Amino acid sequence: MQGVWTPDQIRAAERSVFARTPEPLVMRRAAFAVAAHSARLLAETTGATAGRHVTLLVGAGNNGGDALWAGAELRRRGAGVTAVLLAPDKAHPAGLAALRRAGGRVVEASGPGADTAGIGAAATDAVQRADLVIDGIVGLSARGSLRPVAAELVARVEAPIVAVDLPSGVDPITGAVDGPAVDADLTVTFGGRKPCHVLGAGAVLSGSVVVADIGLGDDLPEPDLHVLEPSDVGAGWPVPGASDDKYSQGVVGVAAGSATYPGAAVLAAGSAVQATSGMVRYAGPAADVVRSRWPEVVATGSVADAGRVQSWAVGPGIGTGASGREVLRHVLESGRPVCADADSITLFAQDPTLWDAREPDAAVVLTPHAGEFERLAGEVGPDRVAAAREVARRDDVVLLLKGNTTVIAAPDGRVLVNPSTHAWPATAGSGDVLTGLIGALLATGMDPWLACGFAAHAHALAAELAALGGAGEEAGAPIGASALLAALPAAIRTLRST
Ligand SMILES: NC(=O)C1=CN([C@@H]2O[C@H](COP(=O)(O)OP(=O)(O)OC[C@H]3O[C@@H](n4cnc5c(N)ncnc54)[C@H](O)[C@@H]3O)[C@@H](O)[C@H]2O)[C@@H](O)CC1
Ligand SMILES: Nc1ncnc2c1ncn2[C@@H]1O[C@H](COP(=O)(O)OP(=O)(O)O)[C@@H](O)[C@H]1O
Ligand SMILES: [K+]
Repeated sequence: MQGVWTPDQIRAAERSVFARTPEPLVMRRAAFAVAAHSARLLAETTGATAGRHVTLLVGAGNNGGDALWAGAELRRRGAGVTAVLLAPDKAHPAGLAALRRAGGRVVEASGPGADTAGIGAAATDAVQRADLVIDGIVGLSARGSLRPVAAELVARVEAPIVAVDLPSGVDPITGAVDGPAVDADLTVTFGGRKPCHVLGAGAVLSGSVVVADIGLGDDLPEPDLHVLEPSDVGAGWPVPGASDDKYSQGVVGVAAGSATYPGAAVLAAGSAVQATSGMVRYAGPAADVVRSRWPEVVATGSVADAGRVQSWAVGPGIGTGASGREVLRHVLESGRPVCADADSITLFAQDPTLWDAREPDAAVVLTPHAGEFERLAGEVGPDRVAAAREVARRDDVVLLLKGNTTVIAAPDGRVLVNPSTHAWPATAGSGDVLTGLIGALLATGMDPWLACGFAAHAHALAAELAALGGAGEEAGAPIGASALLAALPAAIRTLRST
């Protein structure tokens, strides 16, 4: 599992480091990493570092200082380096001096010969001639999007961009963007990932992220967020052992679908069938359809006569009327862990007294999309982590907030983030597949928070594999939820092989 630390946590750790190691030395360590990764990228894209041209976009703070020191190092490696200063009076003095000593050129963003956008001729030339651009405009202390001159310069860049710490213009805490921002090929960050590298637009605009060691090590506290690695999911995915039978691995009950929406039942039950090897029971009006599509499912007409289960997946297609409410009440009273999705969420929003049916010790997972979340607790807003955390605490649930980045908050404040590099799961019925997956993992006794993380991971990978139509393809084609469902075994195999 990878950790993600907030800017405040990183700053506090930095302060402890500065007590042992002088600040300028820490900054030079950071800058050296930026230079090394920039040199590697230059060599990959142009075949060399020496003789190539690197342009630094330098803002007012230490982020600009990192860029200037990195420029000095690249100069020593034979690159031509020009710094474009966005705030000439505030550029980091030691960094600036170092770049000048190394033979770097320094120009002002709004220097002589400024065009109608306010950009000087030398700055325009430096940006357009660059083989590589280093974004040192703003870092951890960033507020808001790029200001007009910086935005205009960035818009003129055609070369690959290496962001120092984070792509400028992205909110460090939420990853949100509300105006122009840098779209980096590579981000070199220090000490640990920050939320903007895994959340929202920031996850995409960061490009690939490398974490450089600047000696924060033991000074970092428990991470604020966690990201599962494919190998974590693969190693922990429940598979049968020699002494297992169909009951020992957990039986999941699926209460989904209706005469009007039998598809939700087929998708949720099918996903539970493929997620784990134990047993799936289905209870509801779509029993015949489920049985004919998944003969291994033990199907009955109602939750009351479903038989014993170790968890319930409830909600998709059950409706928001009296019968849906009774189904939800029944599974809550069972004392088993419950994954409540879709109509269940609307039912909770309509009738909070449903919570009274819950056994206090049984975990409840809620899996809203933004619209369902709004019914529960108002608009999600730009800080999706804070929103998910608040409802998880308030309702004592594991809250999985769907979207391109899935955020999973536990009642104790732990948060898992599942950033996505694609949007193939955005198709009708794909949420029903996720519900079945979570339900099946809950039945094995897995920690509900982790179960959600595993399910979200496998779900996104299955969608990607389905869209790509097999290994080695680069361009995908749109898929439906049935194709996502069919790709689940391949996704689990892929994860278990990593
Ligand atoms: N503290 C340290 O010694 C270390 C810090 N490091 C670097 O220092 C950075 C943080 O430095 P600072 O705290 O000086 O802050 P920044 O470099 O992030 O920037 C602060 C300055 O930018 C201005 N600013 C904020 N938002 C802006 C926007 N949208 N457009 C234009 N200007 C904006 C602020 O008014 C302020 O003047 C980190 O991101 C990292 O790159 C690294 O060198 C590692 C060690
Ligand atoms: N833009 C997106 N990128 C990646 N995943 C997405 C995107 N939009 C939705 N998803 C995922 O697709 C699934 C959709 O679920 P849901 O909204 O419940 O759909 P439905 O009710 O039609 O099944 C969720 O797992 C969600 O996280
Ligand atoms: K930056």
